[in-house]
Formats: sequence, structure tokens, C-alpha cells
Amino acid sequence: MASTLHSFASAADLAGSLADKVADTLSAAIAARGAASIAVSGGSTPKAFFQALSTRDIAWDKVTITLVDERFVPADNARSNHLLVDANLLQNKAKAARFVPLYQPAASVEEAARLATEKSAEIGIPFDVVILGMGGDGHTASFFPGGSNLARALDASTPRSVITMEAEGAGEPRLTFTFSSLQDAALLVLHIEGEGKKDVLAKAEGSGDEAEMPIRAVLRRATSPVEIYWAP
Ligand SMILES: O=C1O[C@H](COP(=O)(O)O)[C@@H](O)[C@H](O)[C@H]1O
Repeated sequence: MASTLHSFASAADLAGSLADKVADTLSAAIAARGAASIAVSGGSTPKAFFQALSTRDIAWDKVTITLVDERFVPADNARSNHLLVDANLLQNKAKAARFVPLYQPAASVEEAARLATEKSAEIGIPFDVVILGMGGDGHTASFFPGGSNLARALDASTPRSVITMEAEGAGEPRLTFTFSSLQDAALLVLHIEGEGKKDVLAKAEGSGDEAEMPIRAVLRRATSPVEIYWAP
């Protein structure tokens, strides 16, 4: 499916415009079905966007928020994506939203993935909104180059689920929604910032193996158009 690049003069402009687009999409879903879902990324990029989105005037009590991926760490860990969402998105008007975490306090990451799959089963078929990020190594969600479960995560026939991922560049073991869970969102966004990420995107858009730069799976095979939001 095609992708469209939306470029902005500043990160603040991007945050405001993306927040408006996401708010419109969630409101349209609520008008049509009485509920809406959004899966967001962690990392350093989405903070300003989360803060902008949290102020938008929508029926947040009808919105379910989850993460596209998470580290296998509790929510009070500084590296937790849940902590980032708590501090920046589940604020202001968005306090009324329901949050479904991927981290589960289980004995193993495999058990946590099983529980997260169970708890997220009723949301996002498909998600109304998915916001992906991208690392400098071309990973997205926790689809890491060299990841222990990468082939399974990227296989379009793997059922919608949360699975585990371990990789050298990942730090902690990870929990991630599979490609099949994310690729058909009504609004599928890739949010990246900085010249370095633009170069990584250009490389990913060229030829080469998906396993080397897993973002290629999304750019090449997502059934929804990919809306790329970029600012310097
Ligand atoms: O590990 C992760 O990194 C990516 C990109 O993060 P950024 O700090 O370069 O913005 C993120 O999309 C993913 O959700 C996160 O777990």
C-alpha cells in the first residue's frame, strides 16, 4: 500500500496536526460505533504529540488506549512505555480513557504475552488508530533486526496477538503486537523526527531484506496506507 509523507516545519507543528488528525479519526469511530481504539508507540519521539492529543475535546470515556509494544518491566520503571503514556497522554481530557497495558506481572515474558493477548483481544479488530515509531536500526514496534521472534512477528499469517521479542538492540525482553495486529488500522501513522530518521526511512524505502530493517514490512505490505509524519 502507498505511503504519504507529511512534513512539518517543527516538532510542535507536527504534534498539533497529528493530534487533530487522530482526534478526528477517534471521534468518527465513536460516532459510527460508540467506541474507538488507539495503539501508540513508546520511545522519545511521541511525548509532545501525546501532550497535544490529551487536550483534544473528544469522548475519551469511549476510547481504549494500548501500546504497540512494551518492555518487560513494570510501569514504575523509567524505561516503561506505560509510564510515558501515563505521564503524557493519560492526562487532561484523556484521563477519562481506558488504558490496556501490555506488561503483566507474570513469572515469564511468555506468560505476560499470553495474558496481554487475552486482555487486548476485544480491542482493535482492526485498531482505529495505530501510531508507529522507528528506531535508527529500522525497527518498529518491537520488530528488531535479529529479533528472536522476528519472522513470526512479521508473518502476515501469524494471528493477531502480543508476542515476545528479544534482541541485542532491545535491552529488556519485549512484548509486541504482531504485524497482523497493526497493519490494517483505519489510520496507520509512522511518526518520525530528525534528519537521521529521514535518512533511515530513505534507506528502508530502497531495496533490501525486511529482516534487516523491519519497518520495511509496514512500508511494503501494510494493507492500510501509511501516513508518514516527519519534522526536523
Ligand atoms: O524501542 C522503542 O523505540 C521505538 C523508537 O523510539 P524513539 O526513541 O527512537 O522514538 C519506538 O517506536 C518503540 O515503541 C519503542 O519501544
